[in-house]
Amino acid sequence: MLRELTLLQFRSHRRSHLTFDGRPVAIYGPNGAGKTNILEAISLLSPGRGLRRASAEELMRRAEAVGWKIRAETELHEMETSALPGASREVLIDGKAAPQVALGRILRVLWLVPAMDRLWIEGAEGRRRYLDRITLSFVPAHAEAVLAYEKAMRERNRLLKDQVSDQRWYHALEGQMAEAAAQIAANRAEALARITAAQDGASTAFPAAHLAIVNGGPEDLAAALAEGRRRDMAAGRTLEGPHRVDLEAIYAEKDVPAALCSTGEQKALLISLVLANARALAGEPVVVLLDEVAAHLDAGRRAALYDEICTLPAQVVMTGTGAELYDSLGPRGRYYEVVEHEGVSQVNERSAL
Ligand SMILES: Nc1ncnc2c1ncn2[C@@H]1O[C@H](COP(=O)(O)OP(=O)(O)OP(=O)(O)O)[C@@H](O)[C@H]1O
Repeated sequence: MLRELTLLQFRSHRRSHLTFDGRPVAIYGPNGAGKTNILEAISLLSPGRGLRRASAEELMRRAEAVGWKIRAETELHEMETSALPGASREVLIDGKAAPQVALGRILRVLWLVPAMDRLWIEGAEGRRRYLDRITLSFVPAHAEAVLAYEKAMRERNRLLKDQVSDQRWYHALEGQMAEAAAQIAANRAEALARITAAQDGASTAFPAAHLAIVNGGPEDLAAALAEGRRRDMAAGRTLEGPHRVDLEAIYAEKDVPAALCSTGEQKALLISLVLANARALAGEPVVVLLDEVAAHLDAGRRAALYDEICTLPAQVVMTGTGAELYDSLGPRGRYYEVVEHEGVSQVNERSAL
């Protein structure tokens, strides 16, 4: 469980400190105060670029531009991630340099942010990224399989672009890609199966969404890649493989694809999925970040959400503009108010509302 979080020179925060216990944390304050920046800092306690996919440079407080640091403590570990100007992000775990992927073994960070509202209607890339984030939460080693696949694919793409015709060069790379792809497919399938299982029979106010992989790619990727070399050379890149799959969600009760659902229904499906993801990870240290979710729900659904997060086997940290959004959470929650003063976010704990 996350116990302490410190943001140093991170976006609008000069030095902000939050502590956590088992209660859901509700962060409130006006637009632009720096609430989402706190969630973003927590999201960087997992591998990747966090919930805004920002570069290390963008995260640096603009006024000082001295680099940024996030420190966090769980019951068992100290984690630190930081970047100096012009440098990439670094990770320390218990004081020792570690690769980013090691973060995924300490905390499983899940999130739902307003940018995901269009997940089902925009391009497949966002859905693939979402699929891999879900998968990573169940199988931290998924990051290594994806990195291995991408490395081999980049090399193959270079050969294709350079119009290298010696077929022997391709063979070894395609073998490596096929091996990593099999692992990626198995990890993704496991993640979807566990989410489905967590939705079946759960008593929840949010509608079940059944996820399925679309365009899963050929059974024998090595053979398909060997066969597709001429086509891929014309395109200058690899056109088949796990980097091309798509993810579909079906509103189970209505048997309608999420892309055809109303805006409110799509939001409800995403809430349902993030809650199922957290339930399926029971026993692991899970943090769920909900950015501006409460504001889009009517009072009844908001109360239902709070009831669910209070029994979720995960820590929940959420944001919203007004304290009144949390009326039905009451003393079950822990509250932080964020305000901006002369360009700096100030974070203060408030007693139960
Ligand atoms: N690198 C940076 N340096 C300094 N300030 C930054 C940086 N990046 C973002 N900000 C500031 O952070 C603020 C936005 O913070 P954040 O997105 O956390 O707001 P919020 O409280 O979630 O607001 P809303 O309710 O509108 O979503 C803006 O005022 C923005 O100018």
